Amino acid sequence: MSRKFFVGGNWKCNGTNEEVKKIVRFLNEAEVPSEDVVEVVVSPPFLFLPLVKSLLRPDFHAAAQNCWVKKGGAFTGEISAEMLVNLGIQWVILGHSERRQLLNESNEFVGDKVAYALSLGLKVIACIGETLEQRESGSTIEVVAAQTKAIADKVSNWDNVVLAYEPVWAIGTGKVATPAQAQDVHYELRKWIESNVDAEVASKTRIIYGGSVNGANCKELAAQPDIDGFLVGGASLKPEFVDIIKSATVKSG
Ligand SMILES: O=C(CO)COP(=O)(O)O
Repeated sequence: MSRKFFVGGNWKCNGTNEEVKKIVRFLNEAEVPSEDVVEVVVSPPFLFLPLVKSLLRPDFHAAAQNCWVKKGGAFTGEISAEMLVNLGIQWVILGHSERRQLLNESNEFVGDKVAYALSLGLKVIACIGETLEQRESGSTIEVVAAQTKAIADKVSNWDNVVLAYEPVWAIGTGKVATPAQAQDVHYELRKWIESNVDAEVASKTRIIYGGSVNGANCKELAAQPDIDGFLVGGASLKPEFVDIIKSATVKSG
């Protein structure tokens, strides 16, 4: 079962109007493998979504970085999944570790968000990953399995889910997981999905890696059999993001 390579750019809480236009410009000018080979999704802050969507080349897509857990209404400061659908935004990142850690989003809350967004037809990049302390205590697989279970408990159709494994200790630290470390966790996650969801979902679901991915380390990571792409933070704001997109050819030959 071949899984289409996926490269997401998570711009996090960065950018001005001018900077956003500059990023879109280099993306639009980039020569990259076709949509049949790689799916590219960039995720600006909410405020810039309409601008990015209107300027971005048609073969790349825009994602929100979050959305509310259920139907919109009296939830000050939130953005609903309905609004994303209304604006034609097809993708949303949910459960990013920065939100889990800084805003106390629990596994269950993330599972509810994923299920609600999917129910409206959105595609979801669902993030999971262990802290350094959890890795050092040997509980990495247990932690990511529990995070995945909270999603699996609420979701029956995985077609529109991309699972992003992002070890917290590798995010924004410049300390990338080694290809073997990342491959090990991706392999275990696929095995978990096979045992707890089903074999077809396990073989079809893309599991992407995030955490200090850059133009220099992407190829070696992309060569791992269970790494189906990347979720890129810092480097997605820079022209080297294009090199990361091109690493899709490591898989397609
Ligand atoms: O959190 C990330 C993507 O969602 C990764 O961030 P960095 O690539 O900056 O480490």
